[in-house]
Amino acid sequence: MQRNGRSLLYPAFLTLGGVCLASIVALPLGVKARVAKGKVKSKRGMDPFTRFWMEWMTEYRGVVMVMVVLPLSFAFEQYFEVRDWFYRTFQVAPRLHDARVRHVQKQVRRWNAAGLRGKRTMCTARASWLTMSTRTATFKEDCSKIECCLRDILRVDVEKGFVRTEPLVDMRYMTRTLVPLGYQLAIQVEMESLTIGGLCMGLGMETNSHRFGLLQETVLAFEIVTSHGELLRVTRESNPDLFYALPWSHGTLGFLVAVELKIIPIKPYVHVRYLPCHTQEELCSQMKALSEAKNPPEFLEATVYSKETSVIQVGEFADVDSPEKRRKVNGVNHFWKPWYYLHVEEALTNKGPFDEYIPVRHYHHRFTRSIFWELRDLIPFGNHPLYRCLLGWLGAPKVSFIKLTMTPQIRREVVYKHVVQDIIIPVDEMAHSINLFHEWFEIYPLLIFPIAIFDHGPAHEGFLRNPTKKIPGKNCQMFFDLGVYGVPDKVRRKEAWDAKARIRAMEKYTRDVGGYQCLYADTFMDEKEFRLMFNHALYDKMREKYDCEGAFPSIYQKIRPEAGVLEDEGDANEKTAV
Ligand SMILES: NC(=O)C1=CN([C@@H]2O[C@H](COP(=O)(O)OP(=O)(O)OC[C@H]3O[C@@H](n4cnc5c(N)ncnc54)[C@H](OP(=O)(O)O)[C@@H]3O)[C@@H](O)[C@H]2O)C=CC1
Ligand SMILES: C=C(/C=C/[C@@H](C)[C@H]1CC[C@H]2C3=CC=C4C[C@@H](O)CC[C@]4(C)[C@H]3CC[C@]12C)C(C)C
Repeated sequence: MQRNGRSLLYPAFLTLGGVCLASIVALPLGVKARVAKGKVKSKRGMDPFTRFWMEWMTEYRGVVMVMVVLPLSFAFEQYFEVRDWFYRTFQVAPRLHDARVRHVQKQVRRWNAAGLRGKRTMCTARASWLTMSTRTATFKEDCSKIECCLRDILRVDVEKGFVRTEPLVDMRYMTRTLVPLGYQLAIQVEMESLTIGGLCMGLGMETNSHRFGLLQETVLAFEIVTSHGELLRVTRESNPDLFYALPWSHGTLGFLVAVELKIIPIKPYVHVRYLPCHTQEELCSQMKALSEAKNPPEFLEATVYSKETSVIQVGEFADVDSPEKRRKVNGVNHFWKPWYYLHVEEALTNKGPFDEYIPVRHYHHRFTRSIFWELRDLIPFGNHPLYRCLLGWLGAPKVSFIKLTMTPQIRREVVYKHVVQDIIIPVDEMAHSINLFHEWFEIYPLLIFPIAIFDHGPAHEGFLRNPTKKIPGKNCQMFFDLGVYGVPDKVRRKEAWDAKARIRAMEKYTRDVGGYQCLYADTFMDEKEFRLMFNHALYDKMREKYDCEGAFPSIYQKIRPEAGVLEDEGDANEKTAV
């Protein structure tokens, strides 16, 4: 395994792994000893052992991150590298697929036979901590959990330009399989742990969405198991109503067991040009012009470093066929390299605009090592050259393990002292929204990339409404994703900051401009507001037609504010003190 030059460091890993494992075992023993000595008193319900452990995990988050989360993430990734290689090389999955689907059908039929319709709804058995949502999915506790153990690629058809895949395949497995063949998903999403099922049943977007739209536009067929256990193949032609209702439905119309997605040919590198902008006007006019152009670039995004300054990144597929180009090759994901968003920021210094050739798989997963810019708060020394050289080879902590080791207090801090949100709004709102985000959050960088929202005609208007201001000569309107991740400056300065008021203001603004909140994030909307933001007409029709009421929760029931966490800050603080 030669990935990012890690192979040489395996002996070092084994030593460090041993030390970490010993610590993981020793720490709880230490806690036990403390409890035995009577140093930790029991308070309201939580036993002293758990309480101390929770407090420790909260207090020493950085240590937990490096000693526990990192080794676990590394081990997990190595296991799946081997497992996926085996299944890919020996073509095991296609032979197992039908049996896996029958297993899903059998569970659903058993649920029907047990008379649970209307009494206990169904959801996937995927544990909440494994998912890429910031939520804790407490609704799952009251559901019958259906195991959908389908995690392989079934067929890559380069002639017809599609891949047929099971839903638990993640983006890492996808690029591992397709890139060596000279292909990628038309919308190849960045984060390695995102799954095809989550992206198809939720939303998927990337820095070429100004060309292809959201991932849902690149789906050729869904294969789903209905609430009665029936297997359906759903295409634009065979069943357009259900086809257009499935994206964003979050598994509330059926279980996805396979999907066919469009793939596109690629070149080995992405030639990226970094264009610094020193005014907002520069950024907004260039992003609009580039994204709406007749021949737009392959990839387009911007990283905003302050109210006025940003760097636009324009990418095109390329070959590296000259010494001059070879000198400009940059494998941005090598563990010794600085975090990508800091590298991009260099365009704002004296260095000025620059360009380079990034190997295509490095480009696709360019934000993995720093989890966009979230890692600066989780491992503040993570970009230090010494850390990168000594421990960088362990890779990034996986969001799943960050969630697994999150105590209730940290979860509340993530909601009330931290922001993770993405909204999709019309491109003309770019300057206004940056100013509003500055007023509400004051968190930088911000992430921006354009997204074409397509018109599917009045009969097939899905969860996103058909656009009203189409680009002349095109069947779409240009929107953009605005992402904000991190700790607001006011919180850093220890000033009062009202999370709920700010997020609710953001949600209202998004509704008012005809935009959408990304539903992986926490929302404070009530059901009425949610139904105003998203078009439920086709979805409601399909819920009725496929007998989903009483069989699956509604989307809102899955994404609504969690009881016990997303309530008033006063209550939350009260709870924190318990
Ligand atoms: N660039 C991007 O596009 C990004 C997207 N995201 C978000 O992350 C989410 C994906 O995260 P991920 O952890 O992969 O997915 P999740 O496991 O969080 O799944 C998301 C939703 O899809 C449903 N779902 C998943 N698989 C199936 C299936 N086989 N059958 C029926 N329903 C299914 C889940 O249902 P259930 O609740 O029953 O488990 C859940 O409601 C996306 O929805 C997207 O919004 C996040 C970051 C970046
Ligand atoms: C939508 C995009 C990217 C989003 C990511 C930056 C976020 C998606 C899921 C987020 C997280 C989930 C859970 C977490 C646990 C917390 O304890 C800390 C925060 C976090 C790691 C959080 C961080 C941001 C995400 C990874 C782009 C591609 C449009």
